[in-house]
Amino acid sequence: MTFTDQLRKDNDDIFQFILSHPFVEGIGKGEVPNKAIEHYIKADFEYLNAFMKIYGIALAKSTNRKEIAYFHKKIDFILNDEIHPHRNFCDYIGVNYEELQGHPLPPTADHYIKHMMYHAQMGNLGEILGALLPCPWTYLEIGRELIQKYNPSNTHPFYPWITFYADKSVENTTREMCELLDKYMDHASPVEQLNVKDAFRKSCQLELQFWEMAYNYEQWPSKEKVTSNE
Ligand SMILES: Cc1ncc(CN)c(N)n1
Repeated sequence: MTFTDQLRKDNDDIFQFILSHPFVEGIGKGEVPNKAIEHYIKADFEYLNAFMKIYGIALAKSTNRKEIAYFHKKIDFILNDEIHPHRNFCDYIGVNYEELQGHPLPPTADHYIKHMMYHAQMGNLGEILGALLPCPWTYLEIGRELIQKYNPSNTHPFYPWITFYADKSVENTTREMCELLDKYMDHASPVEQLNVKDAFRKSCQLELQFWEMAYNYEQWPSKEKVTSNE
């Protein structure tokens, strides 16, 4: 079993929680509250901005052209392709994409970004990959699961979102990232292995909490927020 196969196995509990989360199920059923989608897009636009910057740090820590090419290609993918699932959500709620950009981060998104940034700044390339990998991997599995469970037609409101994440390009991103990480782990010390495992699990847990954050409209506590349900 490869290192990343073992990671997947050890974190199956969190993957299953993600696949059965009401936001994710709602995408499959074609019914998600508008407010949850709006909250998700506001946070995810900033999350993906941070993700590209972390790819940039990973690129700076690359040791060969294969790795440089990978991170370069993936920044382009987020910039030019991953806007499509966001636009699908915006069309569904009838809100202009630009209106949902540049908003402050809710606690979970803030934590997730800082968690990845910590490993990017403090760790080696293996540790960065461990923190980044749950992002494409959990979405690939969500896309596949929703296709299998709901078999959406092209009239389904979230057909573009579901098919985007179930597509070959996200499969390739995940497979190539697994291969890079497995290669890196061939020479990792036991302490480095533990750090990667910890970074990966926390990112899986934060993926789950990110759905929860959007679904429950999570906000920082303040005088108004703790005294009202608005
Ligand atoms: C939080 C989060 N995780 C993963 C993805 C898929 N790249 C995303 N758009 N947002």
